[in-house]
Amino acid sequence: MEPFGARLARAMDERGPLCVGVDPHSSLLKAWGLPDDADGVASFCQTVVDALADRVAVFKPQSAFFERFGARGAQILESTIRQLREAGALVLLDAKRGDIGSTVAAYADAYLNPSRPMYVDAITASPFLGLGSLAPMFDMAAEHGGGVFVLALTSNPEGPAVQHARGIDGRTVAQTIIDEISQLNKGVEPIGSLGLVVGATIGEAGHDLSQVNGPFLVPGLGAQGGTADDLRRIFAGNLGAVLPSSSREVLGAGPDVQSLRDAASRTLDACRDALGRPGRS
Ligand SMILES: O=c1ccn([C@@H]2O[C@H](COP(=O)(O)O)[C@@H](O)[C@H]2O)c(=O)[nH]1
Repeated sequence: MEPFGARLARAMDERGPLCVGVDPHSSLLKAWGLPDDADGVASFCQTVVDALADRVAVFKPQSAFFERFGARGAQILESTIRQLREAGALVLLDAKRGDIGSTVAAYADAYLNPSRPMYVDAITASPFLGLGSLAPMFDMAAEHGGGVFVLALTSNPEGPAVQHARGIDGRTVAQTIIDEISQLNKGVEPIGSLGLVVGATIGEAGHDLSQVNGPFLVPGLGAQGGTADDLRRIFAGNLGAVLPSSSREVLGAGPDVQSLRDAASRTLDACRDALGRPGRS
């Protein structure tokens, strides 16, 4: 399969630079008039698919909200992933997997092997057992055209205590991860398939993102306080590689299909403006 980086670049050209999170929070289920159970999650996801699957570039189901309902949740996640992909969207599963290498190999097989039921285009991964432990994911992604987004500077306020800590060479933990991913993406065109998660809420983090040559997944917009202006400021010089992600801000407009479409369009327009990527006329 064509590498994920190339597929993502095309999807963002064709549908615009936006990832919509599929996060069936219990509060959203309630607001949508749905029960806080597996049937509610199934109905929620079907509405997201019906409203947005044919127009948004990337969807990011949050695994936690499906895991709450055990086997039924897994079934709903599987079916949602399939429907989103059939509608031409890319699916990035937010599961933040990470472990010792031999276990990471099983996660890679579960999510990045096209013959598995939970196959997705890309996953999020945690590097905090050492970036090298994620090598089986990177290998599987390279073999099957998948993507891996590695946590670097997360959007939550607790992140900096770990990510800004400095090692013996003086670099922060985050900068070490950024530099290692930059090495792995070096020379790949149009863009590498190994991405980084960098929140829109990180403020002035003082990290060098200039050599990454891979996509940035940017959560934290809207509900967590990040703005389109933050995108412009944090990613100056790398705007073409930015994939902003929004969950509650878009989903809060549901369950009306047209309202969901309008909310996604508004968010996309703000991202296009901030990133200097006008839409096709
Ligand atoms: O640093 C991170 C990494 C992942 N997330 C996830 O993104 C969404 C954000 O949801 P919003 O409703 O748009 O705030 C959620 O699934 C998080 O688990 C993140 O927020 N920050």
